[in-house]
Amino acid sequence: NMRFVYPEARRDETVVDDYHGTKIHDPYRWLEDPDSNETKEFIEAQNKITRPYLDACPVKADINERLTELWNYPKYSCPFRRGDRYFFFKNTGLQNQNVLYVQDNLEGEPRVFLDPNTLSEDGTVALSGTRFTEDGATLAYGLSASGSDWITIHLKDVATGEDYPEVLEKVKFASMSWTKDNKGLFYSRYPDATGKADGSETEVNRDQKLCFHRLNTPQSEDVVVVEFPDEPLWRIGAEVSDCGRYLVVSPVRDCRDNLLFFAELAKQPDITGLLPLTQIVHKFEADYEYITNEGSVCIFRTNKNAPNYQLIQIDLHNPAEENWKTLIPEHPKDVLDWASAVDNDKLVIHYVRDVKSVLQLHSMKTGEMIQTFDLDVGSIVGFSGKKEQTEIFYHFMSFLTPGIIYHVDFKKQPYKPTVFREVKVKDFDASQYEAKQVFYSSKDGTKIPMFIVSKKDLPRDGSNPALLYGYGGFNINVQPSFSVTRLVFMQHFNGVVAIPNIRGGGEYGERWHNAGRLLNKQNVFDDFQAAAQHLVAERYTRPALLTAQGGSNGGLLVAACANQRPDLFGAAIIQVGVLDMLRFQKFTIGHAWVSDYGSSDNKTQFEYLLKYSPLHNIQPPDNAGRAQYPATLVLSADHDDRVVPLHSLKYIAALQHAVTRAPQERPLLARFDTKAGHGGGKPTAKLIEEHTDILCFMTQSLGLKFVK
Ligand SMILES: O=C(NCC(=O)N1CCC[C@H]1C(=O)O)OCc1ccccc1
Repeated sequence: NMRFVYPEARRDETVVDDYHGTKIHDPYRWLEDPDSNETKEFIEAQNKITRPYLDACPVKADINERLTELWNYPKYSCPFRRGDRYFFFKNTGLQNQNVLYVQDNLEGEPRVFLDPNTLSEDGTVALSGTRFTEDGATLAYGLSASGSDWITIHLKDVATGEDYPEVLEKVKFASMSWTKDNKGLFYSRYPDATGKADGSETEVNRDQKLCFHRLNTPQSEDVVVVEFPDEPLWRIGAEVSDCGRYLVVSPVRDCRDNLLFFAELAKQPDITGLLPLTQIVHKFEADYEYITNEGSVCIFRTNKNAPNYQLIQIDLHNPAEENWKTLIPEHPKDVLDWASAVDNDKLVIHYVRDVKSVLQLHSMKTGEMIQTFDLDVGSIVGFSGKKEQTEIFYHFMSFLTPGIIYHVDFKKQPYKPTVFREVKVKDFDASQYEAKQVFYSSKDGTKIPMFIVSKKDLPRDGSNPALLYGYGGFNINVQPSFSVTRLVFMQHFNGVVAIPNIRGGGEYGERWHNAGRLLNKQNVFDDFQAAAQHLVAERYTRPALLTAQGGSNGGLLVAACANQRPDLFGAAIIQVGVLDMLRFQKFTIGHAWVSDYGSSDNKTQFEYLLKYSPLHNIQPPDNAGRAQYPATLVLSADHDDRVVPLHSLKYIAALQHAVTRAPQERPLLARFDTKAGHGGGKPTAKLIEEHTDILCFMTQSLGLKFVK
């Protein structure tokens, strides 16, 4: 007997695609049109059954109150020096958007410099990207509305706070970089669109160009300086070198590997057209990231011949690969995650060692390590410093540490970090909790690290609810971080939070990423399922109390695992998931994801994708032993132009259809937000609403008890 009467979604059986000879039906193709009345009615019908279910949660007010109380702590970024001023971001606690402050020195009285909260009533306009000129006199800043990837670039006179008249439009995935004379800005933009381009459209992003903007002129006078007209899907990254003489251009076609070109700006006093480029990397086979340069010798971070990444030197006057030199060779185990020049002749290097942060100081000249900056177990989540500056700040966080900002002044020997700012969360006593790292075996025997965080001394009798969070792709590292929502789950539900560092991520370098992508993608799902089995075997929890949670590529992970092993999970939270693996490349920036997923345009990859695509592998529970689905909550929003909401719409329609007349007791619901997107820039009010709903869904569907 079904407790839910799900909305009937029309099935158009006439839509059949032929993939290399295989016919695939796509009955909910009509849900790919975000503007049709039928789609809007479908969304309304879904929210109409989801909202009452969530609001019926008897402890919704308690959850919302506790989330709000715990969330309400001051959050700061590292201070960063631009020109002769310091800037930092601060949120007093519940402000929808962080505020940019300025001060004349570190002890000076901070003043509000840019408050995005004044730009919209509901906090849905967010700051997205800031770049100060070398002299700190001008700020280029991006604004994004309703969570879209589209930004408009604005230019502000720092001394007066006044904006220049021009606004740069049609910008997305833009690198912004000023010339050292503080007069010109390189930025990447897309051509003027025919239809709407507010983030609710699904059109493919193509034909990005690198443009040059002269301050205080209209955008119409901007000049295209780099384009690859034969490669419409490439995105063009660009960075003016620290010395100002070079523009380093790095085109990328998907989500890994880039080419390298450079232009000599000194020879282009007046930029009026395409820049003459010298190509130094000719093949897409590795990542190359500009760090700094000394004269014509540039330092790059690369995984070329170094899956754990290394620093190399390329002399732009002699750029052939046989002349490249290794400055810091790859470490056999630790991943070189980022590097930053400081104090003219030093490099700060961040390593990831068994998913934990290591911070070191190296000589820029020899690469030799000078010293380590001691850290607790946790993550560096922020950093500020520049080559010509003599100080750095870095921001440390962990599961039980909300935030500590350290300062190192290189004018004093020995170089010793001091605590610049430590953040406390009201009535949060870290000593009541424990965070540990375990290693468990996946299906193929691979050892997978997993963080497990909970109250101390919880019974190990399978009686605790658990939250299993994963991502598993795109070379992304899931390092420890502080989360109020997880704290509420641990404190008031005796919840166990488990975060496995499954393959596809970058925690162990490119090998780990490669082991979880393309035709190895099933390893990611196996790792996640093995994590669930480990939690059950070690009696942290039991399947009926286990929630799987993931977003975007992590939403794919959860949906694929719910299809493959519905018996392992009591609930599944699928946020802005990639769920139609045969069509993802057809919308906005989806084509960039082929480096992890492959594409249904390729026969071998199509056959592999078809095996795990969430939309194409839904099987109803039956009375012959196939378990019912976990209670499922799918979440998306109308301005998600990273992972367009059609993935979630088609998936929930197919899932609800599949269980008609099947023994599915647990709810299969969807929550579609408005004036919201993929997640970036989401206002605090919407975040707290969403997290309240997620915890309510878990409480309702798993029958959890809220303990005060
Ligand atoms: O598409 C991605 N990244 C991958 C991404 O967002 N993915 C990959 C899969 C779904 C989704 C996610 O997991 O968030 O980034 C586009 C981009 C942003 C900035 C600069 C250049 C290009």
